[in-house]
Amino acid sequence: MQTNIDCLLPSMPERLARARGDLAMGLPALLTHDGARVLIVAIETLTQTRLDALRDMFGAPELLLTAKRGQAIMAPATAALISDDTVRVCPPADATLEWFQKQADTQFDAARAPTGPLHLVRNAATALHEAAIKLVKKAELLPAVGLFTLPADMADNPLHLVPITAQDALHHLALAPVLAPVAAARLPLETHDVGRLHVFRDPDGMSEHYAIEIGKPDPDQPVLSRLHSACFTGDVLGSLKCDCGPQLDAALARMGEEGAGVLLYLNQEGRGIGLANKMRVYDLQSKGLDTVEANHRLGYEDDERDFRIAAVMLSKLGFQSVRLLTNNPAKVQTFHDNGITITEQLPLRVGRNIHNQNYLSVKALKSGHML
Ligand SMILES: Nc1nc2c(ncn2[C@@H]2O[C@H](COP(=O)(O)OP(=O)(O)OP(=O)(O)O)[C@@H](O)[C@H]2O)c(=O)[nH]1
Ligand SMILES: [Zn+2]
Repeated sequence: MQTNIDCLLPSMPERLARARGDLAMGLPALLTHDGARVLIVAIETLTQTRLDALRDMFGAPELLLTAKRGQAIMAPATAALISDDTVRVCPPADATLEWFQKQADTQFDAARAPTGPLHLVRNAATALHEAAIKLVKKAELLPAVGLFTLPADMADNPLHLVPITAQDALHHLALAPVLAPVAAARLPLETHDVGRLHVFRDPDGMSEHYAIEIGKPDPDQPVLSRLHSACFTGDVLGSLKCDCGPQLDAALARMGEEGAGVLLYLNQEGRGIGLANKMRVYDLQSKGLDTVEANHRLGYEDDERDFRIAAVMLSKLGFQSVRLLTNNPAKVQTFHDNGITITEQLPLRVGRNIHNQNYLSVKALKSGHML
């Protein structure tokens, strides 16, 4: 019997998913670019023992940060030298794990002692550095990477890792999300007793997103729709720091009143940075930064979500046209760019209170939300 071993080897999306899992566990991933091979580790999950072992085997690492994080922690003269999205820092020869953590983790910012200027690697960042940072961001870790270059004469692949070509990684990470329907069942809700919850899963096994049909919406008519991003604090706990809970309730209530609708629930907690990072930026906000500044201080963009996920789920359910409940112009634009017609944008202004009024004003001012 002839077996085709190729189909058992991981595809590029599967390699990327494995690498994200390994980085989250504190293990290295192997990237290649233009003949160079590097091992990358996430600073958040690195241990001193592994740092020492990696340094013994491969020499001193570079520290990669995003430009946003670099701008936040460097002296103005050094920060002015940043021209790429990714900053390459040359750590002191005896840098401990704590030194790396202090550059990466905002919890040390308040107590940051002036450590003198950081030494930047002047060579421009390449696809290798960009892919490394994108992978730790995808894993919702602190966006900081330790990078060890494998000597050119080193025997092949000492850690037996499946290599990932940086250009391929960047290409695949930018592709439209792939989602497959997994299961669906009737779900009567308080707002309407005819409901159906559909679970979609990325074939790389890393994420699931949900669509909730209310009533029996007609796919030939524009469907009342809400694209909602997960907010554990607002949706579940009733947090007053944002407007998510009241928006979710109001959207479902309106769909119930009209007798039909589709709620798209995207597991992109904290505008795509994950709950742990959201708590990091909440901590920064309690010290005076606004919601956008806090994301930047951590090293993330203000919004890391991919709204194409919602367009994919809608299309798979057979809907091409929506009346969208949102104040966010980026959601409207993404639907428009991905083949979903918006016949109406319906503002969803609920849940303003003394704790979130600043947050809502900043979203209007800096992210273009309708007030
Ligand atoms: N990073 C970060 N995320 C936050 C903060 N406050 C709330 N969030 C997240 O922001 C997202 C809000 O999602 P939505 O309600 O879908 O979106 P929106 O962009 O405000 O748009 P509309 O509500 O449709 O107008 C959720 O993922 C929350 O977890 C914050 O201060 N920082
Ligand atoms: Zn929220």
